[in-house]
Amino acid sequence: MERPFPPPPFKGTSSNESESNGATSHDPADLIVRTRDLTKRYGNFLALDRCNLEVRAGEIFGLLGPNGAGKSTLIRLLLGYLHVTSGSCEVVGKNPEIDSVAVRRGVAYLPGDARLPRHMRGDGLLKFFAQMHPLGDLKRSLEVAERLELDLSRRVAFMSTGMRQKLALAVVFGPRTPLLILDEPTANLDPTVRGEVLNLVLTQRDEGRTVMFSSHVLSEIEQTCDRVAFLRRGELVRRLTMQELFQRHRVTAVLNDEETDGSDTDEPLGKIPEILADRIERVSIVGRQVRIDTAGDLGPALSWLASLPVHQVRIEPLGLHTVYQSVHRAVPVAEATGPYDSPDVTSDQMGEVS
Ligand SMILES: Nc1ncnc2c1ncn2[C@@H]1O[C@H](COP(=O)(O)OP(=O)(O)OP(=O)(O)O)[C@@H](O)[C@H]1O
Repeated sequence: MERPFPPPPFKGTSSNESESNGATSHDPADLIVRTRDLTKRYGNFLALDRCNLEVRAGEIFGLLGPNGAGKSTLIRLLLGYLHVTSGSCEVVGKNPEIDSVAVRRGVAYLPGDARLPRHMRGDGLLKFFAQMHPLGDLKRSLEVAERLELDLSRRVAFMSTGMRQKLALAVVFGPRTPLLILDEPTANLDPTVRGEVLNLVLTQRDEGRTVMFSSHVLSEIEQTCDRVAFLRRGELVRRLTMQELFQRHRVTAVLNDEETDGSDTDEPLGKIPEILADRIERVSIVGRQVRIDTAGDLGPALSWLASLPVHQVRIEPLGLHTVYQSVHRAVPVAEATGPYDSPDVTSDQMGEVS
């Protein structure tokens, strides 16, 4: 049974955030989540510090950050499970401090540590939750359980951790709420099921719903999200659209022997045409290898390379991993290293917002 629940318009002042760097500057009516200087202290401990965040209706929004960064705190504030220390937030058009029931009616929430009644069997539990939620839809929950290949005849107490996660997901994907907030939805799942859950997330967007989710698996965020925000020690330190991310590439070219003298240099901008200077963020030449980091259109860099005696070319996306590492360690992207090659671009070139 389908009962439409359109996202109510957000009634507030227009955003003063800039359009660039993943920040939004959309019609406030499009916003399904908005926080203004949202702050949470646990005693003297500052867990969330003046967080300004906007999530647009219909997007998949990723929340990233190392352990203890404040992701769950932010999510719990949005749902009214925690009291705000200062600042404010509005979710599906309601203030969770004032009307948390209305917020939870419009949001399907998967907690990071979903605890389910141990004595219940899977099928009974889905029925129970479908009856509890005003937008509950048992058929949808059963479909999700089937898709995730979950045996619903077992009691929760006898389910594995991954099976319980599947059951919690079947509960959450049931009601057709305008907003889904998922705290690490793929935790404890095997790779096949993870893929299935990501497909489910994408399907929600196709149905016009908004999904906000946290994850430590960067490839999942890359595959699904439209925008991401990075939290570090309670601070929202960066926002990025996936479009911005996917426009960043590293081009590595190996030149023919006779064109290089074997010396290493790191001052290539003088050697490349003026027109490329604003598109190429960094070039380094080591021996016969030229490495170029670009943002935006690859054409000019490739045209320039085509004028050189190139022997081999490799093009790779710079990827979320590099940005994440720079945020995590609070170092410029140039110094972030990891399993991928580290780029030489600086953090302000990657969309710093604060
Ligand atoms: N009830 C609490 N009382 C005191 N400190 C808390 C409480 N809940 C969370 N914290 C602290 O607040 C900080 C943020 O915690 P939070 O759970 O929001 O982080 P997180 O980003 O969700 O982490 P993880 O990725 O590990 O789930 C942590 O330092 C945590 O220890």
